[in-house]
This record gives sequence, C-alpha cells and structure tokens, in this order.
Amino acid sequence: MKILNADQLKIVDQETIQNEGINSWELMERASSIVTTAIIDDYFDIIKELPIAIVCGKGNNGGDGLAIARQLMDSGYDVEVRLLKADRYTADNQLNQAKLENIQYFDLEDDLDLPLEGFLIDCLFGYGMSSALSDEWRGVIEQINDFQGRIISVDMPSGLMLDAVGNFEDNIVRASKVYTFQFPKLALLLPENSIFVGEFEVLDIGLDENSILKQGTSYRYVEAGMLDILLRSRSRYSHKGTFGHVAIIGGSLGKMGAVLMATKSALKSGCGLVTAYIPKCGYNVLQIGFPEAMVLLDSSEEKLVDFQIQDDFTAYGVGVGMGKDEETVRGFGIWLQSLAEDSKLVLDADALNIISENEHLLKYLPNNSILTPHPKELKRLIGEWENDLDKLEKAKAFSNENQLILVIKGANSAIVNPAGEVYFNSTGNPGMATGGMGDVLTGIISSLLAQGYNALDAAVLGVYIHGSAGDFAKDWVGETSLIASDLIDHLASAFMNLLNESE
Ligand SMILES: NC(=O)C1=CN([C@@H]2O[C@H](COP(=O)(O)OP(=O)(O)OC[C@H]3O[C@@H](n4cnc5c(N)ncnc54)[C@H](OP(=O)(O)O)[C@@H]3O)[C@@H](O)[C@H]2O)[C@H](O)CC1
Ligand SMILES: [K+]
Repeated sequence: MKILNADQLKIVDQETIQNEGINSWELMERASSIVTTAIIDDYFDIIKELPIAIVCGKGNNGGDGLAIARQLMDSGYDVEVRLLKADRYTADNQLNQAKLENIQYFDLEDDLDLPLEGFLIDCLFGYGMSSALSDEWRGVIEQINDFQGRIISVDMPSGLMLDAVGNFEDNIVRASKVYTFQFPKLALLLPENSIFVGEFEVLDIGLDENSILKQGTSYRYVEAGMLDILLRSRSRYSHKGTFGHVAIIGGSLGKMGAVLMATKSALKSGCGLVTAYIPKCGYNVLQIGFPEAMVLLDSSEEKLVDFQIQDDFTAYGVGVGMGKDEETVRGFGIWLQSLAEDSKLVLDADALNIISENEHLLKYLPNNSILTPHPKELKRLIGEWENDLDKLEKAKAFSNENQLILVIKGANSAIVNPAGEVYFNSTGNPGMATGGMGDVLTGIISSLLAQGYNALDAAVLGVYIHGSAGDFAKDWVGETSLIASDLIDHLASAFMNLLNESE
C-alpha cells in the first residue's frame, strides 16, 4: 500500500471525482458513511448508550464530521455538533451544514461545553494542515484532549501534519483511534507520534486505482495483499536441498537460547537444513533442544573464536547471543573478509555492535546484507538523530552508502533499502517487546534468503511473518505473557494465513 503526501492525496481525490463522474460532495458522503459504519461496528456494544460529540473545522475534514453527525443522528444516536466559526467554509462543508440542525458554533476562546463521557469525534483538521497549529489553538485542543471518554479522529489527529513529527508540547489531538482514508499516512507510522495515535485503521473509500498507480512514492505500508505474489508454493519434486542450508552463527556461555531460537525459527520458516555454529558449551543445549538442527563446534568452550565455517551455506544468520569478546571480534572480522561476494547474510545483535565499534568491517559485508538493529543498535550504527524523520533520512543514507538493507525494529518496523525506499510493517503487537524476539526474526529472514528470496523481499516478508506470528500468539497467551518461543509455535499459522489469503 502506498503512502502519499497531501498534494498527491488531492490529485487522487480530484481524479476519482472526474473519472467516476461524481461530485465532491458525493465522495465526501461515501467516505463519511464508511467511517460512520466503522464506528458503529467497532463500538456497537457501548455507543448506543453514550453521548457523541463531533468537533468540526471549516474544511472538508469538518465536512466529513457534519456528514457523520447527520448519518449517526439518522440511525438514532445521541449526537452534538460543535463547528468552528469561520468567514469561509469549503463548499461541501457548507452543504452539509445546510443538512443539519442544532449546530453549536464556537470560537477559539470558547468553552466547547463537551459532554462528560462518551465519544468525541475529532474532525477539526485532516490532511489540509499547512503548518503546525499556533498557540491560539491551545484552549480548543486542550479541551479535546481533556475529554474523559474516547477520542476518535477522522483521517488524522487534528494538528498533526501528514508527514511531520509532532512535538510532545504541540497543539495536537491525542486520539485513541484514528480512521484514516484509503492510505496510511507517514505521520501515523512514526514511533514518536504514538502519543497522538493510539491505533489507526485504514478505510478503503474506493479512490481511483489508476490515479493511485500513477503516484510515485518511496514509502510503502506492507500488508498481506502485496506479499501474496512473493510467497511461493513448494513443488512436489522438491527435496531438502531445494530450500537451502542456513548457518546460524552465535552463542556464548549463558546466551545459547538465542541460537536455539534462531535455528528453530529458520527451519520453521521453510529452509531445508539448518546448522548452528556455536561454542562447545552449547552442544547439549542445541542437540537436545532442537534435534532437527545440525551442530558445528568452535574450538572454544564458552565463546566463538575460530569461525571455521565452510563457505557453501546458502545463507548465514550471524550475531545472536554471540558476545563481543576480543577474540570473537577478531575471528568474526577474519571470517567476514573471507566471505564470497555473493554470500547472503543477516546480521543481528552483537554482530551489529561489533561492526559499529569496528567500522572498517562494513566494507567486507557483501552487498545487500541485511542488518536488523533495534533502536539502540541503530544509534550505534548511524549516530544520533533529531527525530523519527531525521532517523529515516540517516538510515537511507547509511543503507545507500554501504549498499545494505536495514530493518529498523520497533512498532511498525521499517525496512530501508539502498534505493531509499522504506517499507513499514503492519503486523505485530506490544507483547513482542521482550527478549528473544530478534533472534526469531534473524532465523526467519535467514531462512527466506536461503530459499532464494532476494534480500529486500526476504526482509519485508520476514518482518511481516514475524509480526503476524506474534499476533497469532497473542490470541492464545495475551500480550503480557507473550514470549519468543510462543511466536515460534505460531510461525506455522502466520505462513498458512498468508498462503490462504493469497489464494
Ligand atoms: N480522498 C480523501 O481522502 C477524502 C478526504 N476528504 C476529507 O477532506 C480532508 C481534507 O480537507 P481540506 O479541506 O483540504 O483540509 P482540512 O479539512 O484538513 O482543513 C483545511 C483547513 O484548515 C486550515 N488550516 C490549515 N493549516 C492551518 C493552521 N496551521 N492553522 C489554522 N488553520 C489551518 C485551512 O485554512 P486556510 O484558510 O489556511 O486555507 C483549511 O481551510 C481530508 O482530511 C478528509 O477528511 C473528503 O471528505 C473526501 C475524500
Ligand atoms: K481530524
């Protein structure tokens, strides 16, 4: 799914109206009724009992609000409307005012006289914001944010610009839910904005497909629909050699579980064979914990030193639980230099830390190696950033300079490729912020690489599957008790689900 900017959204709006032969009010009516239906469906058990206040601005986002108010009233809900006093409203806003009685107009210094509970639907501003709101808006936004019930924003939390990072201090609505039209917006995906965006849902309002196709963008939101062409079914004539042989390289005393989980995840994700290259102390752990894996031992008891690994593995997942002992760093560096140019690599955890402390090693990474840092590891690699947008720019520059793929882990993990494209993931949940999740991801992506997926596809698909397995696991154990092993247990559901959706 593409992520477009405000100018592009306006063009797609206009072209939809032209190509469908409808007028702009009809498009607004369609969009609004889709929001109305979503609200009623999502909150059907409580919304009938509670007051609904809709706060509207002078533009088309306000027009949506007025239409939603009318539609809810027609269905018998208890709705109050507050509309900003203005010299000028958009034409469709005016049309919708004419279709509604009992509108209460307000000025910026007024008390909005909001109900004490229920729902507040925020339709002050959508994608038409030209700059951040000035201080004179503080009173209105504060009254909205102080509302004790549920705050739902239409298209955007008002005050948040489409492709900006909002400051904690800014005049921005803090929505518990955002219904956004047709496309996710960049600002909704940035971790720093999570305070304004409890959750969001993209509502398909049927904008013109050809017009959307024409819009170029480097930002995409990854959903099942765009992955189905990737996931391949397995031929009846295949054998274990067909799907590649992964080497998981890592482990140290006290951190063998990381290798166990990465190894298990790799095989569960479809590669034919998996070998763990570990220090001696991990032998029993691996052989007993996961008998399907093969084990190659370093000469050292408690850490990796030799890196005597043959170079015919189809893909390598390196770094999980590996530690940064001096001898490990030396052995790892020599091994990197010995790699064939076309080797396929995933680097995680201590492999990343070693590289950020020994930058000269970067040049030995084969092109399109995949690096999977969490925010702290990323900071060590690309330096400090000012905000999430700056982080993305720095990540793009790093990826391009070194011809590597970055998987920035977090809510809506972002995959950045050397061409400067960014793919935001749509799966996963806060229960996944626990130890071991990264090891599982390393296993999944290495496995996909070994199966012949190109690096970008393996990263995008791997991150999606990882989050999806987390979501299936959450259905069983909830967010609080979710651990990485649960996620491995649900990899099968994640793959089957994606295959089913693509049939
Ligand atoms: N395809 C779709 O997605 C559809 C979207 N719809 C809805 O339309 C809005 C966008 O509507 P638009 O009228 O373009 O913009 P807004 O409603 O967001 O608000 C624009 C008004 O806000 C004023 N403005 C802008 N910046 C500021 C600011 N910093 N301070 C104060 N006021 C500001 C601006 O006024 P000016 O006088 O400054 O021009 C605008 O009047 C979209 O989000 C959807 O909700 C349609 O319903 C159909 C399909
Ligand atoms: K809004």
